Amino acid sequence: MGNMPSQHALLHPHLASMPLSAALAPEMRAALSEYDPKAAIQRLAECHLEDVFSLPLLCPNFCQQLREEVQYFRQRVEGEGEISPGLLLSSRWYLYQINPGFKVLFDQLLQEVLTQIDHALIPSETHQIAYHQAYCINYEEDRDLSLKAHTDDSDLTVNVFLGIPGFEGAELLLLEPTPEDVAAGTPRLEPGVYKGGITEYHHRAVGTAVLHPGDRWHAVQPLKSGSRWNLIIMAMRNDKEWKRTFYDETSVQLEEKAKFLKKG
Ligand SMILES: O=C(O)CCC(=O)C(=O)O
Ligand SMILES: [Fe+2]
Repeated sequence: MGNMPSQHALLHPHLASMPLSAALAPEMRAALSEYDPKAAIQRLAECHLEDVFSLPLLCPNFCQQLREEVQYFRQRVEGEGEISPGLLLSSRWYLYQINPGFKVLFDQLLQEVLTQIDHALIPSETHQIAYHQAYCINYEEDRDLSLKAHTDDSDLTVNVFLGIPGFEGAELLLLEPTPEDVAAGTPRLEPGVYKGGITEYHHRAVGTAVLHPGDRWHAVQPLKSGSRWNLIIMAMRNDKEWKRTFYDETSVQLEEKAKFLKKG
């Protein structure tokens, strides 16, 4: 939120200013430098459902430092008794409150990399991804352990595993509810109640991203042990019909959105 301090000691002060190519997974860097990056991205991607893919996106070293930066921030704000607005929903930590420099790096990621991935994997989509928000989400003992079925306030969600390998449970469930399952709103996943499809995705390789449309129903199973951290990038398409607003948007971000709308 606007009243959160943005200037404070950082654990990895140079992380946000590293060149984008150094933050990318080596496999993604190689794919982008091929003669036909689109074909290379398609080869790299694994398809889980018709509109859900995974592929190596960020390098493990960058992911580890990003996670450490957020853990460091969490320790500080919790020590001071500040509560993130995201805690109302779950343990979410908005990256640009921690270091505005991440906005520059992730804008570049969106423009130079995610746009190409989007074109390669979702070729039927004509509206460019143009604008985003990013946070880290954590599941840990004595904190949030799961996430009930929901859709995201995004057009395209990019969900990157930041660690820590070895956790158990907290599988991402990609859902294909029947019309009956959603007749009363949020699908209930209890056996015997839910009739639709469930595809289980296990976050295993640090830096690997799952991409899904925001309106794909999904949920997270209860964590059994360990700690799981993910980076969530919620991207919007420039289709002049912005769905809902991200709830921690600042006036600066809203002005930026207005600029895109005028351009488009
Ligand atoms: O933790 C995950 O894998 C999914 C998180 C999620 O769905 C969300 O933050 O909206
Ligand atoms: Fe989600």
